[in-house]
Amino acid sequence: MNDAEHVNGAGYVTVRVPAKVNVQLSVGGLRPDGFHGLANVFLAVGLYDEVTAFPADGPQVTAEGADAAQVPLDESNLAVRAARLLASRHGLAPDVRLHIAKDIPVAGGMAGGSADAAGALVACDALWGTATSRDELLAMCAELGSDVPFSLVGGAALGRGRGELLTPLETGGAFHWVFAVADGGLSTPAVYRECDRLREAGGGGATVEAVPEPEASGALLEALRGGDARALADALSNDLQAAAVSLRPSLADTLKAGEAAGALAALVSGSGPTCAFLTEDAASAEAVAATLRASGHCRTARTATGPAPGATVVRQG
Ligand SMILES: C[C@](O)(CO)[C@H](O)COP(=O)(O)OP(=O)(O)OC[C@H]1O[C@@H](n2ccc(N)nc2=O)[C@H](O)[C@@H]1O
Ligand SMILES: Nc1ncnc2c1ncn2[C@@H]1O[C@H](COP(=O)(O)OP(=O)(O)OP(=O)(O)O)[C@@H](O)[C@H]1O
Repeated sequence: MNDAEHVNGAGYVTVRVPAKVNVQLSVGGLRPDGFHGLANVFLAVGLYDEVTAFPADGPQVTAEGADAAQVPLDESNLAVRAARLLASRHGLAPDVRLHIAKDIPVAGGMAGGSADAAGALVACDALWGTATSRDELLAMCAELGSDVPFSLVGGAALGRGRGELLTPLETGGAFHWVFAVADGGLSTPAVYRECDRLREAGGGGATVEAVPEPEASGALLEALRGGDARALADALSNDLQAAAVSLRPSLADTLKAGEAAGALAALVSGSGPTCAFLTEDAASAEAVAATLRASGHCRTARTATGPAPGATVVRQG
């Protein structure tokens, strides 16, 4: 890093980035590029990772938090890949140490790695004083992964294409959630493959390439707009749920346990194995979480509300 960059940039920058739950995840056909077309309705929820960028010879990465041991600290870390991508776009060396305070379950279907990638882009952009436009940041996010653009913008959004083409959605209030965190993760590509396998096995000769183009549900968008938890509960759907349960059959019991504990509805979060429970209000969320923790059906249960803001600088100095 040269002196001019030190003058323009900051000493350190911390960015807070939310997890997500997919309130609708409709999976279309397998595309020639290996991705599936989606109608993916994202809701950001208030479980956060914090990514801090410090000036250093780099890139380097460190992690803290209960799940830190599962975070890769090499070039495969999505935050490192994000820092390298931003640096190369601006012709800079990727001189940064990234510290990830991890609170989003790893490989849990809540876009934790994607959150760290979006956080690293925003933190490095501020640290290096590179003033990248929002559109350029979004394009870099899409290069890094299908969920990364949503981690940048937060709130609620419909993701088309492979999930990276976002349209922001209006929400009429806060929704109260419980997340049952499982022991061990599930691999996202393996869950998509299982979804295709189940479709080919049960589809009467249908091929996974010929699945109709998925559409966002009008009832679901209306429930989000109205802030109506009961209507949202009736409209929740996840086409990857059967595949996640097929790979991890115990999830069926976790989903039932949360419903029996008083949740309005239960579904697998994205590719799982985290299970998400929508509740009527904050008190009901705490009660469902306590019952789930005591049930032995999950490693822990967390409460959070959504929508939550996207990647945001929370400290710098
Ligand atoms: C399950 C979700 O989390 C729902 O939001 C996302 O679709 C996954 O997004 P992600 O983790 O950012 O996934 P990526 O890193 O883009 O892709 C990982 C792998 O998941 C599969 N994949 C992902 C997105 C998509 N629309 N179709 C896919 O089939 C592909 O095998 C791909 O190689
Ligand atoms: N910064 C990171 N944090 C966590 N995992 C990371 C990170 N960078 C790379 N990975 C790798 O990505 C894998 C998936 O982790 P991640 O927590 O993003 O899963 P996920 O929440 O299921 O993702 P999604 O919901 O976007 O499909 C991990 O097993 C890990 O090997």
